[in-house]
Amino acid sequence: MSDVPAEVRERHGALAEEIRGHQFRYYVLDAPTISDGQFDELMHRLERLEAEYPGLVTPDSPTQNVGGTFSTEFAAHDHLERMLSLDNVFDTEEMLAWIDRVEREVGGSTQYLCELKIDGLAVNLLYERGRLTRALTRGDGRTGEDVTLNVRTLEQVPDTLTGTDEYPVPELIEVRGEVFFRVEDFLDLNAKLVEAGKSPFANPRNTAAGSLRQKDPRVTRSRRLRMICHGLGRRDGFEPERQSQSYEALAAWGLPVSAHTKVFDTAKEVLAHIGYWGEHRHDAEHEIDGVVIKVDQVALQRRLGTTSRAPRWAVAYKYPPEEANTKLLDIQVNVGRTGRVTPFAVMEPVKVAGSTVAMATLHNAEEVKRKGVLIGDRVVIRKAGDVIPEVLGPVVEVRTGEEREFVMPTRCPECGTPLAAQKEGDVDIRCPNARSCPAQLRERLFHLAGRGAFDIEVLGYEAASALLESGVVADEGDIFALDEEKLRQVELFRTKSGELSANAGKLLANLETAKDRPLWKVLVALSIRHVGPTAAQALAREFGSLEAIEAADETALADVDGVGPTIAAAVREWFTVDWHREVVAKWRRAGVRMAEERDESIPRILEGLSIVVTGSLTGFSRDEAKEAIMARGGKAAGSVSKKTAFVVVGDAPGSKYDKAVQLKVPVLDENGFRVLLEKGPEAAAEVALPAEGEQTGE
Ligand SMILES: NC(=O)c1ccc[n+]([C@@H]2O[C@H](COP(=O)([O-])OP(=O)(O)OC[C@H]3O[C@@H](n4cnc5c(N)ncnc54)[C@H](O)[C@@H]3O)[C@@H](O)[C@H]2O)c1
Ligand SMILES: [Zn+2]
Repeated sequence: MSDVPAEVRERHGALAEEIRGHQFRYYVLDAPTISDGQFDELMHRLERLEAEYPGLVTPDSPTQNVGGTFSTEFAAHDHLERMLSLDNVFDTEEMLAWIDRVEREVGGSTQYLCELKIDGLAVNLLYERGRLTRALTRGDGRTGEDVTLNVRTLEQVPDTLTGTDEYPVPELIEVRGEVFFRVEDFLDLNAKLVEAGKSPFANPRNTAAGSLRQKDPRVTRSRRLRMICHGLGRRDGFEPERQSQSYEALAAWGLPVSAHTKVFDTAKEVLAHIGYWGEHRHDAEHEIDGVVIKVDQVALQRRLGTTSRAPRWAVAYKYPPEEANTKLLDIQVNVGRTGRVTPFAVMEPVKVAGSTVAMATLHNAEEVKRKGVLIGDRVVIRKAGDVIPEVLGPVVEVRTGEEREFVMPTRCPECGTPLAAQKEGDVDIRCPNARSCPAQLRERLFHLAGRGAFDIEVLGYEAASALLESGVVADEGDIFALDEEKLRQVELFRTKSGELSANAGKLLANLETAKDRPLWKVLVALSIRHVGPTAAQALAREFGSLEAIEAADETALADVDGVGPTIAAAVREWFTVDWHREVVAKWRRAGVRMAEERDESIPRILEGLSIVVTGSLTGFSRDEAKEAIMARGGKAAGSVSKKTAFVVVGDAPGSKYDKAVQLKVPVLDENGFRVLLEKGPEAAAEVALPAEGEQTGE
């Protein structure tokens, strides 16, 4: 002990104190000020120090104790059997080392029970003769806080256990589990708290702890707390051979257990399971921060025993944290392709889930309010897998009073036009200057150059901005009128010596090819609200030309399979705007093809007929059937009406078949459909199936 330098001893003491402070804020106040990742980092530093100077390891070091403590707000009670924490591993190597050690100690292989590690707070339920008599938080592992009244309000926790023949209710049992809050319930609750003028929580785990540890159980009752059991303490009158078996018993008694628990024989399977859940972290109803691996056989658990803070028969494989704390520097707004104005968070860059995050969308002004974040706050952000990062909530405890509320601008930051909601009651507000707002135009140009539209490689954000700034393009209508002379006026497309750059040539070549894209891509390029590739393809297939689409009325548009009333209304509305029609006219003049190529060799024997296909055919895919109809001048409609000429019925037809029978529309099977395609409607009428009503009418 004496060989620890005073300076190191002091550093160790300060670090341990800092850790205890964070533990107090986390376990007692339910209001941590740093992220779990940052806390774990402090803990690691302490462990490294103690590894270097074993003299620093004393029984009261945070490395030797179960993290929590208990507050005087609640009555204190001892657990009948200690509640422990878990040791952690962070990678495959450490995992395999743990398995090796276990197998060495038990002298052979064993079975591994793998469970999800639920990110909540631990509670201990005492059932005596089947009645819930006490519920405690983990506290320091020996003594917990009495939260019995609060736990009784949880819907999933039974007051009385039910027994079965196989699993009669034991004399006494301590059941351990995790209380948690689902993410969506957390977001809902925060919005309500903010609305009521109260402080929001920083993340779901704090919310669970804060909601359970309430002086007034009525508050707990109003919160959507959930629980999953994951262990036993003292038990009298129940001796499971395996931990997995004890979960069967818990379920039989009416307690909530996880649906994701699995037992494996080999390290390989355990690793595969860990890998699987690493990829599917968000498939469970709760947040998970890892997988817990336990030796399943209770006799072996006994043999392995425990340390002062954790069992030696279980370990937690921790995934990288998905939450981090950082400073919210500002909230700015972005103007999108359709003019929608979206506030977004600008943050001090922070590493989370493998990438650096500095921005996150806040969707709309309402959402900023619901989250209760102020500019200047420390905030908790979450980056779940491939999902875009999200601001969860503010760390209210560290506010200085310097923070300020975000005010949604009333004018477009790019063009100064007063912003407005499109319809009354819309939460989104928009810049109404659709035609020439630089932000919207830039986005539209970028969009029309995309793969799903004209596919103009050279036209990225940089080129779009350059074309707009130089004024050679006033709106997207001008894009196909670009030529060498115009591009020479754009700095980006000039070489240092004033020549046209290679990219300029490429852009012009790109534009030339783009004039010949299929009709649906032209439709996508127009940036009509709601018209994505699927709707565009349906419209193109049905109408064959932009002219026909423009001429079609709303009902005809809505009737197309894959279109519907919302898209139909958006298309009609789009064509009522003068400058929109002007864009189409300019493109047409520039030689953009705005019609499907037609196969003239097929006779148009179905001209004017509306035909509905329902169920699956063996010789045609759905699209092939539609194309065959349209190639002959017919209309492939989505719904059956009196105007429908034929309904073609394949396997497993839906309600459209019933409708046809009801409206007495002739029904064709697949053979009848072939007759229709080859010989026309008269021949088909002769092979139409007898309607059911007629058969029984005789
Ligand atoms: N941000 C902060 O200021 C701060 C402060 C203290 C602790 N913490 C965080 O708390 C954690 C460390 O604390 P800890 O000792 O409570 O525990 P832990 O999270 O490392 O693991 C032990 C706990 O896991 C829980 N658990 C969840 N699912 C389980 C399952 N299927 N089987 C068994 N147990 C399961 C149990 O309640 C158990 O007590 C770390 O993540 C740490 O970052 C953060
Ligand atoms: Zn604008």
